[in-house]
Amino acid sequence: MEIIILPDPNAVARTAADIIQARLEKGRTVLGLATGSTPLGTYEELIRRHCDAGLSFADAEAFTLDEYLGLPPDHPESYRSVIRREFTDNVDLRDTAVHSIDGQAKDPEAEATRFDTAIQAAGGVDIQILGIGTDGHIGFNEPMSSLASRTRIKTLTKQTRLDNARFFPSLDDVPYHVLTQGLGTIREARHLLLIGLGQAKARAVAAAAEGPVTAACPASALQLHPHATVLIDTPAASQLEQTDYYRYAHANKPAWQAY
Ligand SMILES: N[C@@H]1[C@@H](O)[C@H](O)[C@@H](COP(=O)(O)O)O[C@@H]1O
Repeated sequence: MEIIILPDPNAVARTAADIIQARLEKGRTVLGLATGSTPLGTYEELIRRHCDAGLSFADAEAFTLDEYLGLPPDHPESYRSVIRREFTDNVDLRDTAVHSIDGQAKDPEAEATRFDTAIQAAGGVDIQILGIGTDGHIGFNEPMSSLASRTRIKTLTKQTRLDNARFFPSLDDVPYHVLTQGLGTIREARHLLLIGLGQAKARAVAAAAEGPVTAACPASALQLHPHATVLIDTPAASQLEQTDYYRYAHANKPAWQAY
């Protein structure tokens, strides 16, 4: 796991965009896209590079991480809508190449299996962007999610419903259930790029990076991945113990070594 501490969210967004741009420039790329406020700066930076510098997503495909169960696909807070509004509609990524989970599928379990199969049929995810919940969740894999889990139905914790209530008219409108890529599914992506911003994420970031590998902190599953990059700002790094080493390793990163 490479942990990169940057001074502010803009620097994090630029570095994340550099990593994604470098992958896009290699050819066909399958992106894994997270929702939430954390990746928005990265998406804005990618949109800017598309508009100002011609960065193209024409050869890319994308898979979202998760979806609220029961929300109609065109609901403004469905992750299908959010990812299109915040990112993919603003670049040259074909709409048919943006794959979302159907939160209103008649058979949600079959929908979960369909989604895992579609990821595999696309050749797997090249770069999976991840945020992190205050309880250490990634996607909607709440604490005690199996580290081997596949895409499936989960029940949100009270804390996650409270955290996400800001996107809905009231807490009562936040669904209790979701469909989320599992930790096993996420770990099949070839490169995991976890972004953490702000003091509120410091405890979860420290548990994920320096705590034990445990279902109690789903993001600690990144420790099992051969290619995981953690991009954080200074407040999100404030509870890490090994910051001197992370800064030193980053400052002395060999020029030939890609992210
Ligand atoms: N399912 C999403 C996660 O993918 C996201 O990482 C998390 C953190 O959100 P934010 O980035 O807004 O803090 O929120 C939601 O629960």
